[in-house]
Amino acid sequence: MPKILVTRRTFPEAAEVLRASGAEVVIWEDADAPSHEDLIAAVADIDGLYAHITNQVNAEVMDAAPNLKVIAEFGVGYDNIEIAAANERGIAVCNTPGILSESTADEAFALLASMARRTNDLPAMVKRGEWGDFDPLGYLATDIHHKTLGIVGMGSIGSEMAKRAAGFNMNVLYYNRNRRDEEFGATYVDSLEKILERSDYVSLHNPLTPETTNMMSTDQFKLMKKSAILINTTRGPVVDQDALYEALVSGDIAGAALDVTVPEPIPADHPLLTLDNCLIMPHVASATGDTRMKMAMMSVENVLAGVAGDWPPYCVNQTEIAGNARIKS
Ligand SMILES: NC(=O)C1=CN([C@@H]2O[C@H](COP(=O)(O)OP(=O)(O)OC[C@H]3O[C@@H](n4cnc5c(N)ncnc54)[C@H](O)[C@@H]3O)[C@@H](O)[C@H]2O)C=CC1
Ligand SMILES: O=C(O)C(=O)CO
Repeated sequence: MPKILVTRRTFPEAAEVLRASGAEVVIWEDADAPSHEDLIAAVADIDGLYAHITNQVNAEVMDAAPNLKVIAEFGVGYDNIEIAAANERGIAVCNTPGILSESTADEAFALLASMARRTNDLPAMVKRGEWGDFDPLGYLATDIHHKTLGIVGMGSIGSEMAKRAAGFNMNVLYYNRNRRDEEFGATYVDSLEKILERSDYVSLHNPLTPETTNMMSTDQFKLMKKSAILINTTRGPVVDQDALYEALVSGDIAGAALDVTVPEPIPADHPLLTLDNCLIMPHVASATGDTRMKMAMMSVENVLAGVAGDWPPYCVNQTEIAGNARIKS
């Protein structure tokens, strides 16, 4: 009987499908995610790992799990998994692409709109009882329509962001690692520098990789318009947060809205939290009930296929491990 570890609580429907498969299923029900040491201790005899962003699934974890055949990440980003180590060991790594793109783009666009139209700071002013008489020059916001949105990373979520921007009559530019053939209603720009210089809003949708770590730092903020707003719903380390703080305080850029930070959760005394022009959400871009349920079911599908010896439907390293996959041995 294969054994599966699920490292956070999940939907009852997902747990039921896992248990109905006949596998032994262990679900980490504690309020807090397992520490790295807890994870290493818990994987000793598992065949399948249903993992979350809070787990650093590195070579050490994999070596503690000699039977491990498949890692199913609950999410599309899998930067928390040491993919080279999984490839070396023939462990299949899977994710949940596509199904969360619309919810994530909805949140990214909501962040853009909130910063533009000041639903991030003005309601607090009203609650403090500081709403003064009508003032033609007071509480001015920034338009969304006919402004330029720069999308960095034109993949599944970036393309959903482009659709939302089109509905708001925005001009859309995109920069991607490689130019895309598809028609996104967006104009390709061939460098990060150029898209930063031209955009009123910059929204990041590229994955976190060694190349994109601190991709947005002092030099990049200085290229942006002083009126520009940054939206980050990808991963915290893509933005150099100290440089962002300086850029927001010095006025190099006008504002930032972040769904992701370093670390997560961000400490309550972090300097970014003192700024009115910075809006921070607790990594919830995919967090609608419907989407999270679909992600759970996709993770279940992936882990069950792997422990049964089949290729998981959303395997990201099938080509790399074709010759040494543990699910086939
Ligand atoms: N905040 C949240 O709750 C969520 C965050 N995410 C993040 O969003 C990321 C993107 O997700 P998807 O759109 O589904 O991925 P995707 O793989 O469909 O798209 C990523 C795009 O970025 C491009 N890219 C890669 N490296 C680049 C670089 N150095 N410069 C410019 N472009 C580059 C790729 O060519 C690709 O077109 C995930 O990796 C994850 O980190 C995803 C879902 C929810
Ligand atoms: O899918 C991801 O990459 C997330 O961050 C959570 O949905």
